[in-house]
Amino acid sequence: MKLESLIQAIPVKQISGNTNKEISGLDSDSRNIQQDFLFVAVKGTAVDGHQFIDKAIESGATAIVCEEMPENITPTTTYIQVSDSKEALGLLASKWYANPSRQLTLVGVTGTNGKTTIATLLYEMFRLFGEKAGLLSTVCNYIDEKAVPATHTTPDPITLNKLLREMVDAGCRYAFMEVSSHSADQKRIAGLDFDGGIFTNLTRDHLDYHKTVEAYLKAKKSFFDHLPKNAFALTNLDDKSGMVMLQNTKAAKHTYSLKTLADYKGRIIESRLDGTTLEINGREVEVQFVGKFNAYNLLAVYGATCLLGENPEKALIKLSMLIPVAGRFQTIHSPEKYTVIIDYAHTPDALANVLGSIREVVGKKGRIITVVGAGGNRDKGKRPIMAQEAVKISDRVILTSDNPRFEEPEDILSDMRAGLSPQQLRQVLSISDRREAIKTATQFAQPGDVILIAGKGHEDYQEIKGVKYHFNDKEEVEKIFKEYDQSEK
Ligand SMILES: CC(=O)N[C@H]1[C@@H](OP(=O)(O)OP(=O)(O)OC[C@H]2O[C@@H](n3ccc(=O)[nH]c3=O)[C@H](O)[C@@H]2O)O[C@H](CO)[C@@H](O)[C@@H]1O[C@H](C)C(=O)N[C@@H](C)C(=O)N[C@H](CCC(=O)O)C(=O)O
Ligand SMILES: Nc1ncnc2c1ncn2[C@@H]1O[C@H](COP(=O)(O)OP(=O)(O)OP(=O)(O)O)[C@@H](O)[C@H]1O
Ligand SMILES: N[C@H](CCC[C@H](N)C(=O)O)C(=O)O
Ligand SMILES: [Mg+2]
Repeated sequence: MKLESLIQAIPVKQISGNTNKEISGLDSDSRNIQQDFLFVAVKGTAVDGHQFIDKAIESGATAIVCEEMPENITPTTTYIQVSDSKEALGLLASKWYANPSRQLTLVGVTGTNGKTTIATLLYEMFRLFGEKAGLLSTVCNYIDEKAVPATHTTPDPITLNKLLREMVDAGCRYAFMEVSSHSADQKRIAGLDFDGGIFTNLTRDHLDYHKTVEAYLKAKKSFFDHLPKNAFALTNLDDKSGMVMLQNTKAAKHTYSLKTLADYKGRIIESRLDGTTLEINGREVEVQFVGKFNAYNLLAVYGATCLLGENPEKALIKLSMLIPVAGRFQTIHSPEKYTVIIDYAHTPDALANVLGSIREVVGKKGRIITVVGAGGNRDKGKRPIMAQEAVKISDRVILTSDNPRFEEPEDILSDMRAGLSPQQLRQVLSISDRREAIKTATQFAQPGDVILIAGKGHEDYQEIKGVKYHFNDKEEVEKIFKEYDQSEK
């Protein structure tokens, strides 16, 4: 593509050099630059990309987009100065891939918890309607049926637009994506043409990155602030940040709630370990999901499906056909008649919700044994609160390792234990080896009990000192059940 055509997508402050040249690709990482590439210098969280301008030119870059003009200018290179190169990167990536988001009905989901669940269920829902769709999520990306491994919840703008382009080329009409707070803050979504936005909830998370809850809220809100007039903005009326999100949006405002009058009003009629009977806008529906938080997720899915023009009656029928997403309240029944639930709850709020939902169903008939840890090199403040939430509702808690990353597992465990009183500590075991911790929980369990294994959900690795070792909670449980089966024979 011609450079002069490419940069029509961005607000330019100043240009030095010739724009009548052919560009063969673009990247914001100097290590990926090839001959005739455009390099976008971005100020990151660890380093300033402006440092790598010379390196990019050495690797073949013939054009540079930057916020500050370098002191030494190479005569054959074109420099384009902008006020915000993160935003420019998003806009350029969209233009490079011929604005695929404009050819798709694109819906973004943001909030602390529930993004993967809602985005995945919307993808499944529209496939049940016979549509071709794409999905960008924490667990996996999909181009129609083709799985593309995910590295981020929301990919960088180049990967993102490339995937959207592949969706268009594969004949997809719809795309559903998670919008993480990091991606909104880093403007990875700049330039995307959204047709709808969904807000789930806001509780503490990622404070290691955003520093304050206000900054975290602002990042999420910026997604709605940028939605166009013809899009819908669907929010959770029962979350205290629900209406704040929509304060400055131009999009059409819609609401869902389990508590008050809303466009999509739900009520839980009965909760069981194998599903829930729900009432939505006066109609009853059986769903294969457990817990109040999933009732919220399903209301959002139903609401968005209707807002995208599908028939409400048919949407309700399809809602009852949907099944849980990998590692999100996934239940496995043991040969010894207890239940194991694998869930990705890795925040205090998610843990409280999951445990609350389990207690609602189990009552006093069974005990709850919780296996949980907290990730290393991430928000430390959540550790003691997570331990507290686990102990509050469980009968027994086994604290264990999650992804320790570069921290010592024992240090993380002691941060968690610091949230507990001496009396609470009596119902808690600390077993840093996650495999051992899971095994111990199964040894405690009696018929009717529920074991919750929280924090890693679908993850198939444990990250220790920079190395990802294969590890999957569900596989570990299945191995134990198999051993039990064999010892019975
Ligand atoms: C903290 C964070 O979010 N970092 C993201 C960010 O990188 P950064 O700002 O740290 O980049 P940097 O290392 O400071 O470098 C600045 C610039 O210099 C460039 N550079 C750097 C080195 C070099 O030799 N040459 C060069 O050109 C880099 O390519 C970059 O453009 O921008 C990169 C490109 O988009 C992301 O890949 C990277 O994600 C890192 C790997 C990450 O782990 N992010 C996590 C925290 C994240 O984004 N998580 C959310 C989900 C959270 C959730 O809700 O659960 C997600 O959306 O996945
Ligand atoms: N609507 C909800 N409200 C509160 N908790 C929820 C909700 N939906 C899911 N959860 C809990 O949060 C966990 C993560 O759910 P999910 O993966 O859908 O969220 P996410 O927003 O994509 O998370 P991440 O930011 O880590 O990608 C689930 O395993 C469950 O415990
Ligand atoms: N996207 C989340 C995932 C955390 C999952 C947990 N298993 C951990 O490793 O901390 C984060 O980056 O905080
Ligand atoms: Mg997610």
